[in-house]
Amino acid sequence: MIGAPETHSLLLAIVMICVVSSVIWLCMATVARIAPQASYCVAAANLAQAASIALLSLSGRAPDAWTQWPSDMLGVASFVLLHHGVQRMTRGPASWPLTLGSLLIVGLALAWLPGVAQTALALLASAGFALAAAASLRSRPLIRNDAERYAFVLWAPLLLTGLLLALRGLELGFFPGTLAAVRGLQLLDDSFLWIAIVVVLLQNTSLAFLVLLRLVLRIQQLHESDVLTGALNRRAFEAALVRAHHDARRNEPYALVMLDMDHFKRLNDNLGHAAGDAALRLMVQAVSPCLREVDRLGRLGGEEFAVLLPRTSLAGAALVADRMRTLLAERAFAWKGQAWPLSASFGIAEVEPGDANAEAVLARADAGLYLAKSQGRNIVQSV
Ligand SMILES: Nc1nc2c(ncn2[C@@H]2O[C@H](COP(=O)(O)OP(=O)(O)OP(=O)(O)O)[C@@H](O)[C@H]2O)c(=O)[nH]1
Repeated sequence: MIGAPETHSLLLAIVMICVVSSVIWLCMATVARIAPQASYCVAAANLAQAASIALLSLSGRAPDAWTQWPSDMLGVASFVLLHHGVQRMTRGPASWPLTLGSLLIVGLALAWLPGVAQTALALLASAGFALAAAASLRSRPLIRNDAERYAFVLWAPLLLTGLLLALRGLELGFFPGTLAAVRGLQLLDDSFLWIAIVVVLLQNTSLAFLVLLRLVLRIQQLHESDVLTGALNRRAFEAALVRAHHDARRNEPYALVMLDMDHFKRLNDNLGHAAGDAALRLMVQAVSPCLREVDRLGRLGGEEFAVLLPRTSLAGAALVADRMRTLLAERAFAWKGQAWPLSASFGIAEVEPGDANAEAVLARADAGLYLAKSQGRNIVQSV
């Protein structure tokens, strides 16, 4: 009961946790400038939650119009803000229609279920589930490749939050005995408040984890990529190659493509170094659409690049390389109004049973590239 001292303490604890969390997220946004837009959203979500709970605690002492309804609306607003925050964190496009649509659909679905109360609180609880579930699913794409195993740690708390809220909504809907209490103070029983504390803490820790993960992935990306072109740098490419060679022993073959821009020195000498840099960037852009998610493009140095194609044969590598060659040759490049034709030569190789290490495969692809250069350039060759 609201009158019980423990209930008051629990309510106060939830409000305090929300307010402190909000201040921390605001500091993240303003002082540390970490994911500012997302952090502002989560700060606002916490404030809305604090205000919602604070208003709910005034139930019975003021008219419903001043407490229950604003409280419900602030609760819904906090979930919308939370969902939007996760969207910003995962750099997904802000999809208000999706957010509001999920609110509406679940609310209506709940209203249609037999015996389910059409109360704002049931809507709030189910909307919370829809939004928390949607937020948890949206956060998954952030975790890719090596980080895949951490995905569960991230989205499970959000999903749990949603499930707890959904249970609350269903309980209210399917057990009409509790409905009399929906708009009354009995709603605030201590077990519900303890769950609310856990939920608020889970929400904030999982979102903090999401931000941390985003930072780590960004640092990792900076550490592994070539500043000019965005391809993998030599160290990261070689590491991926060593892993692929290791996997080849488990019957997972791979192929390599080496590519080198033709007459690049001439381009540099005629149009300048900045034009050369732009041409390198354009080459990476031009060939990237040929690659799958699992393929790795790396810059070995200068104008020389290599592509690692897991689970690919020599014939497959020849197809990919020829497509890259065609796409690059078709791309128009101009610098300060002067057009300049771009092309590249390609060497390909696949791993063979006798290859002691990845360098042996790389050396064969390099020999193919040398052959392509000596045979007139703008072609694909293997040895
Ligand atoms: N703009 C620019 N030029 C670079 C970069 N790294 C290397 N180079 C230049 O790339 C050129 C490489 O020239 P070469 O190795 O002679 O090759 P090429 O002129 O492309 O001749 P082929 O490969 O035989 O067709 C040199 O002029 C380097 O200065 C870079 O990051 N940016």
